[in-house]
Amino acid sequence: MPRVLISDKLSPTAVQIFKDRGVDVDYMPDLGKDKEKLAEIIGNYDGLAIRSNTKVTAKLIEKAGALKVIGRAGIGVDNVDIPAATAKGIIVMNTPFGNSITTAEHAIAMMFALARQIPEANASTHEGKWEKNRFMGVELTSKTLGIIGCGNIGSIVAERGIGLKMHVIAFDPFLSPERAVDLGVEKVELDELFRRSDFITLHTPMTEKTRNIIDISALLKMKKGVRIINCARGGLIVEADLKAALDSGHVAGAALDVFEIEPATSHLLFGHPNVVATPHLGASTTEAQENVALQVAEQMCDYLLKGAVTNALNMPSISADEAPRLTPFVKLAELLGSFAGQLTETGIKGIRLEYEGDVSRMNTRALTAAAITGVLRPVLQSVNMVSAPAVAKERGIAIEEVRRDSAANHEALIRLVVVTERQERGVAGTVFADGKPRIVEIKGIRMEAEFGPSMIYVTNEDKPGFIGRFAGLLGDAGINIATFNLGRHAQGADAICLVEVDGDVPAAVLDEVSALPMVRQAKHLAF
Ligand SMILES: NC(=O)C1=CN([C@@H]2O[C@H](COP(=O)(O)OP(=O)(O)OC[C@H]3O[C@@H](n4cnc5c(N)ncnc54)[C@H](O)[C@@H]3O)[C@@H](O)[C@H]2O)C=CC1
Ligand SMILES: O=C(O)CCC(=O)C(=O)O
Repeated sequence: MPRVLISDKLSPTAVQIFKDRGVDVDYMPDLGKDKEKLAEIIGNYDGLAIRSNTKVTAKLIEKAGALKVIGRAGIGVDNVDIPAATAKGIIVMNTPFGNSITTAEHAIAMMFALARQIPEANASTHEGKWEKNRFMGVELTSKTLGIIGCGNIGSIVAERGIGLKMHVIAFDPFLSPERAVDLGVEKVELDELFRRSDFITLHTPMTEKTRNIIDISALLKMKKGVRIINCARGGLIVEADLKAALDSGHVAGAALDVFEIEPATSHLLFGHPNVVATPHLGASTTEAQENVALQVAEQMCDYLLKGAVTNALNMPSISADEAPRLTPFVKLAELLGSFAGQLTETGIKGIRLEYEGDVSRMNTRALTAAAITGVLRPVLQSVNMVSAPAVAKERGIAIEEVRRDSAANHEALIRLVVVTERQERGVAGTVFADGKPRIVEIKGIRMEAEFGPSMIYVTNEDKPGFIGRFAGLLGDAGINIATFNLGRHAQGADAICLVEVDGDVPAAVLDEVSALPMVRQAKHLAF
């Protein structure tokens, strides 16, 4: 009988479902706070069900010899080291919609609390002070609400904001103009949002792009008297910068549900008269906790008892029969998507998948889902193979599949083309007999390259001297080249260079590469 550990507080519904379905379950709601004890016993379990208190680090995963699945009863998975779990073959699943309404409602409640100073007024009234003149609020009607991250939760906040007669503007690189129109929000750039908003609310995942998205330079671009709400993740705001802006009066108030370090039992913003704080309560309603507990328990049981995969962040939904043949192509599709996604900086209108040769007769639905996941993952941390096609549809990204019986130079080939307002960018790959995915074509230029964890992509003019200067720059920066791959349209024409390097590439080095006279674009890619 599989054994599951629940190490955070979950509704009793989850425990009951595990028991009813014949899974042995240990419920230890405070264990997430005790790293040592958790590390001691994790080796005994096939499944781990968590919320946000348990930090599933690479170190913990090292000790989890039998673990097959981690189930996050909630949305954000920034407390799980997904690459470490993937490397150990552990599936990570979440419940992407179960607490969205509840969290959006909390953001709206925080906005009202700020506008009318309800927590302060409540405390003062309980003290018997009756300070009627002290608490002068502001109306929400006709004010501009700026939403950063207009996904599931941000969209619900937008609908509620519109219902409150606010003018809603949104910054989200993946919000299509059509979706913005459907929602009734005005899609704007980030600086414009900062400049125009009376209230700003954050609803992005925590990624390398969103970390510190509100720092002192962002705060200074905002209107004097702006009010900020954060019910997403603490690290999105530089807390010391926010304190300075609150102290100076530039920011009139901040309502924070999340903090850079949690649990936050002491904090530089605690006690500030213009700060409303809650202890990561965004998802804490009876309804949301029932939803996520039920979903996570059912999903984990389905996987442990039947091998069925739902809402996995690191694993495609594939039946047992087709798995051996399909899996390397799923990996290829996701890597091609990730390659194109990392190179795409403007709104995506469409993604076209061309399946040629053997692969055209496989389960292309799973392959397309993997490819879309790869394209979206750089900005949508929680997207997975199940949700990716729906997310793309919702965002107005047209998905097209083309199948051809044979491939010109390979037995099987996948070509992924991303269509943006400005251009179409295609990348193609295959799987060789060794089972490894390879890139064989970029923007119509033939080449052959393996994917590596850290790569530099350069487009350049095919002129003498480029390779020497490029390699010299990397050498001078102490960056070791692992593989070096070149391709060009024709002598002296457009060329592409794809280099795998050991370790990271500092931005300054990329700037130097970009400044080489024959270089058009240089970008670091991580796989
Ligand atoms: N306080 C709480 O208890 C809860 C917090 N959350 C947090 O809320 C976050 C959002 O959740 P959902 O709306 O369900 O996720 P989602 O994935 O549906 O939406 C996130 C949106 O952020 C956008 N985005 C990504 N990078 C961006 C960037 N650099 N700038 C602007 N927008 C960007 C994406 O395009 C997407 O539309 C979660 O990742 C989680 O961290 C979620 C549930 C409860
Ligand atoms: O489980 C919780 O209380 C936190 C929920 C959350 O932050 C999430 O779902 O991302």
